Amino acid sequence: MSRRIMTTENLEEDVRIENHLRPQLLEDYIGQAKAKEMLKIYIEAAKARGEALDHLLFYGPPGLGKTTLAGIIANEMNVNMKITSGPAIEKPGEMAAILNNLQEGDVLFVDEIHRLNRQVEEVLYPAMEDYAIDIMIGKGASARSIRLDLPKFTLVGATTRAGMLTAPLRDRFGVVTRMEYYTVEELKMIILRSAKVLEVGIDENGAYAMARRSRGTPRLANRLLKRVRDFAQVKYDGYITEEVADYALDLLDVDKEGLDQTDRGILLAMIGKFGGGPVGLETLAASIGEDPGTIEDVYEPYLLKNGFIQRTPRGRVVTDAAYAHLGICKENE
Ligand SMILES: Nc1ncnc2c1ncn2[C@@H]1O[C@H](COP(=O)(O)OP(=O)(O)OP(=O)(O)O)[C@@H](O)[C@H]1O
Ligand SMILES: [Mg+2]
Repeated sequence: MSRRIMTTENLEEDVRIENHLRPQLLEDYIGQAKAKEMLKIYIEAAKARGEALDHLLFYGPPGLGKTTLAGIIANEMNVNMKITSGPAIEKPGEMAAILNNLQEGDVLFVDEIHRLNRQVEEVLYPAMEDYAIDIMIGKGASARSIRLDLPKFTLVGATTRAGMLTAPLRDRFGVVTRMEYYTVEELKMIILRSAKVLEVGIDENGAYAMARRSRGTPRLANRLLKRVRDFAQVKYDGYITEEVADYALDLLDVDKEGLDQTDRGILLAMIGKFGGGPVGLETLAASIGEDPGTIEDVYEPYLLKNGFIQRTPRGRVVTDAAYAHLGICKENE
């Protein structure tokens, strides 16, 4: 049980089950009310005009349902979805080939789009704007570029770091949508829905107990459900109640606020080694042997959102709420 369970990373175990749990229709997609409302209108309008949907960018922390939403869009538009990712495409020619193979109206989903390299990204500019790519033929003095028309398609980009997108790329998206963390109520609905799909018995309180500890993230909610299901099967009669959920999650070291050992380790280091802060990201990372980028992308957003840490110009500080949650008395300055 050494592997971290509260990571929003897509673990191998998720991949198998996630496809199975993904809602297929916009109306089955829970939460993200604003994004859903907008998309519904755009989809209807594009369908009525018989056109491809405008290019869309989803940004926000991992596991909030970007890939799922892209799939739903393709499904609602009755088109196919091709999936690729920023780091997977190394050469402009590879991107050109992918684009060239699309059918009219298709959705091209590019995950981690901020990680496309510059030359590959440049292929996207005319593709997104004019549905065309420019291809160089020949070498040296006789080289010339020819323009190749593409079918009208929809690029759906996903990124955890909208700030790392270049302006020319960002500007070519017609719609930019921020994915929000889910409320406990929404997560509860997601858990109940997933339990139904997986044919796991569960009551409302059991779902609520897990929802509270899911860090606003459906991926984690589904993962906790799977883990708790195992406990329920082995230790109880397979049915998930609040008692079963609490018992399992305590054993898994996921606390009532959804924090796990690593999160608590970060807070404890900030308190124990830096007097609660302010402490710089690099210094903090070095002190607990973590990568600064990982802290910033993976751990910090949830700690910030829940008000356990704050960012100040001089660095991160631990809040009173964190002291209270950890049951530590704050020393007077
Ligand atoms: N709104 C939702 N309703 C129901 N289930 C959801 C919803 N959003 C996400 N899920 C479930 O959560 C899991 C993770 O979603 P998804 O893979 O789409 O996240 P993501 O934002 O693309 O994450 P990443 O950034 O890591 O790729 C999936 O199993 C999906 O079924
Ligand atoms: Mg994804």
